[in-house]
Amino acid sequence: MALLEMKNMTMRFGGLTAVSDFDLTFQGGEFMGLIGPNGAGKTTVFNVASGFYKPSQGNVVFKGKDTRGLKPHGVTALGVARTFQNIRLWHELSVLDNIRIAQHYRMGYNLMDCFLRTKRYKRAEAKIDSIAWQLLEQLDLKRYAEEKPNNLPYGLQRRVEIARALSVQPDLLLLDEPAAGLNSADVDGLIKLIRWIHKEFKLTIWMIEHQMTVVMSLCEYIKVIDFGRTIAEGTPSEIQQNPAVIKAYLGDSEI
Ligand SMILES: Nc1ncnc2c1ncn2[C@@H]1O[C@H](COP(=O)(O)OP(=O)(O)OP(=O)(O)O)[C@@H](O)[C@H]1O
Repeated sequence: MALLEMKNMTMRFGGLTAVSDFDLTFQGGEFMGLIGPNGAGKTTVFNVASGFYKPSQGNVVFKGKDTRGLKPHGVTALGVARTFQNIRLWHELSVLDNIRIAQHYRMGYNLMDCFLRTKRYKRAEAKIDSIAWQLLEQLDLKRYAEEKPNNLPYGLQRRVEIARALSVQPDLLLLDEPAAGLNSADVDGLIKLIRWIHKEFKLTIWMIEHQMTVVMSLCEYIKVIDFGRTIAEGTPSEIQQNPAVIKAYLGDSEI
């Protein structure tokens, strides 16, 4: 069974077709890139894959389950986690609590358990704590556990966001422009971190990214969309030489 299958996925917003007939299959373990010029429909594809949007047409099946009727937390519970183009952390909470709170969907206790501090509550909380601390350790964030994300440099905030996504122990991690806003030293660190995560957590990673050094050094396979349509797919070197891709990025005059 495929991990994720999108077939003929189309997403319209009123009269605007943001994505047309998008197809994709993950068997598991891949590192795939999704690129294209601004407004091509990349984030829309991620929003459909993660349950933020219900597609206007087509199928989206994750681990054999149709996810089209699910809310984002339902899709997360199945094993899809994501980060956002503009970092979305809870800035009034500590780094540790940002990572703890992301796991709430699987706490498995109710308000009464919480009120009475039942065994079930204590067991679930201990597990959440242990996952959060382990990730802080693995992603070298332990010393910032009690900090508010706002007080951290942007590169570390990205790292916290990735730790939070990993805390739900996903099978598929969607990274939406992880290098956006980072300086070149941070970008080098990010490339190493993401490569390590892919190997260590044995995840399938799907990444949108505008910085070609990041895309070309991490992705095994790349899909390119323009005006919502898939215009090319292939390995990084195939994509770099593809005339349709060059045209989409540079326009006719530059070829
Ligand atoms: N919720 C929405 N309502 C209306 N239009 C939308 C919505 N979300 C996206 N769009 C439109 O769909 C198109 C694709 O947008 P999308 O954000 O998916 O592109 P993108 O490839 O991720 O762009 P970028 O690289 O600039 O982030 C754009 O024309 C955008 O304005």
